[in-house]
Amino acid sequence: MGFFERLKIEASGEWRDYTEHPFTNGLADGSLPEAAFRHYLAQDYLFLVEFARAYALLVYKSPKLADMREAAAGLSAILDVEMNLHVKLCAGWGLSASDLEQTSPAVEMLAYTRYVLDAGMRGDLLALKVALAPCVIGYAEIATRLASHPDANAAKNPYHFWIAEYAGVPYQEVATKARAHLEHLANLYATPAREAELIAIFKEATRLEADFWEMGWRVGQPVE
Ligand SMILES: Cc1ncc(CO)c(N)n1
Repeated sequence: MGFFERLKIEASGEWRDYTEHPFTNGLADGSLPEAAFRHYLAQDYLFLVEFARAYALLVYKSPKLADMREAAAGLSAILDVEMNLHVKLCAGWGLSASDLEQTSPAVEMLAYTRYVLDAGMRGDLLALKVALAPCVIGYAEIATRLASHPDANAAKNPYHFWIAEYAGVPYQEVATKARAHLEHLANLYATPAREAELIAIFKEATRLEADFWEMGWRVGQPVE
């Protein structure tokens, strides 16, 4: 079994809470309240800026030039591809670049991005890759599941562009590459003595991803 599969099994409860969060099901059938999505989208812009910073840290943490090139390609993919798509998507929802820049950071966004950056600063390249795995590989897995929902591509589903972006070939390729690089690093550096540390990082990052959905989800729920 691959390293990523093992991590998912060790964190199966957290993984399920993240990948099957009600927010994701609301995207698939289009029932997610618009306010929930808009809140999520603005925070996700701030997330992507910090995510790019984490990729810059991957460059710094790379022991070998080949790892550095891989990380630098990931950084460009975020800055030049995912970020542009995100800004376009936001524009479609009436959120301009300056609206996004003026959004104040939510604690869930801060908690998650600070956790990933801290795991990378105190740890090595593998620790940082493990902290990033739920984001990169998780979104690819979630979007693939959502895309198979009968309502996912319906013109009336307001979230079909979002699903198509993450289920589409360019993003899936980024995730496949990230996963292969993670397996390569695990073969080199995941000694049995480090297993508990790496599992703990994966579980925590996965839990914080679920909290990120929950942050958006709460905004769409009626006040009791
Ligand atoms: C919170 C979050 N996790 C992962 C991704 C995928 O890049 C994203 N855009 N946002």
